[in-house]
Amino acid sequence: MIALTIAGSDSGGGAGIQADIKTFQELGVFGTTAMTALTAQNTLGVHGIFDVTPEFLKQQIDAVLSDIDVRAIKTGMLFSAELINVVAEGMKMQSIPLVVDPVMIAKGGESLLQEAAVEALKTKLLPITTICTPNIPEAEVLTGMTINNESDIKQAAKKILAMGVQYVVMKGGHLQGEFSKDIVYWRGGYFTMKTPRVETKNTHGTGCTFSAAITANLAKGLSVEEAIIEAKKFIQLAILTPLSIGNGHGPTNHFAYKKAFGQCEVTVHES
Ligand SMILES: Nc1ncnc2c1ncn2[C@@H]1O[C@H](COP(=O)(O)OP(=O)(O)O)[C@@H](O)[C@H]1O
Ligand SMILES: Cc1ncc(COP(=O)(O)O)c(N)n1
Repeated sequence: MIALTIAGSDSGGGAGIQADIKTFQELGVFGTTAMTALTAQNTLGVHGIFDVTPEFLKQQIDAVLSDIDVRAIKTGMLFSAELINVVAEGMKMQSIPLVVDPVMIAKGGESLLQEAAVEALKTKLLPITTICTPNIPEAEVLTGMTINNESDIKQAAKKILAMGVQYVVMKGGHLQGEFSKDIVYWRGGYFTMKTPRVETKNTHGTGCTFSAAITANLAKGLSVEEAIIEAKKFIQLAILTPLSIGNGHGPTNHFAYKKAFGQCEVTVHES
């Protein structure tokens, strides 16, 4: 079972490629990587970005896919339109399930995607995406809408599906309320997943970890629905038992899922 992550490096270890590989490993999946950018980053913020050339990103993707039997792919920080074009071209050549976490802004507020790259994301990558996992601010940028309530979330999801995505997971981490609720839409319906919201400042890399868990579960052969629900358990347990690292938004705990296996309930409502 092998997965590929195409994303940026987080020197602080809580998000990006590092979060992805830790998550793959915990779920028993062998991780391969294609790095889009290095970030000088810690729990307090992003201090610098050094992106790779489009040619070198292509070389990494080609090297992995020409030799290794990858069963699922995810993208994280893609940074520029040029890098997105390379990823989209590379993905067109194969039919491996693709999870796109449309990373735009780090928790500290720094931009991880150039403004000019949003159009490439929408027109080149989303049409070939199996599962897209926007948080609310990302869904607002993708759709040009303001999202305030569940009816807005549904409308935004429809717009994102119309861009060619097969499933969209609208993540509710940025909303308020007793539960952290994510809603999964596809053309035929939707289901909601609820877990108790955890009061914590340690949410660095939650989106990366969640989408990496979905990808690992797909690589293991789970159905799309099972892959997403199991990933919700993984991220809930990781948020519930944070690691005390750094002085800012600390990382989640990737070790928690295996230790507490079977101890997390996700309430699922099908529609
Ligand atoms: N405080 C929290 N308590 C429980 N779950 C959370 C919390 N914050 C985020 N999540 C969950 O973590 C996952 C990632 O969501 P989110 O934090 O919105 O993504 P991002 O890192 O892209 O901003 C989602 O499943 C969301 O519901
Ligand atoms: C390299 C990299 N990729 C992604 C994120 C987003 O993670 P978060 O939204 O939790 O800050 C990040 N901070 N750094």
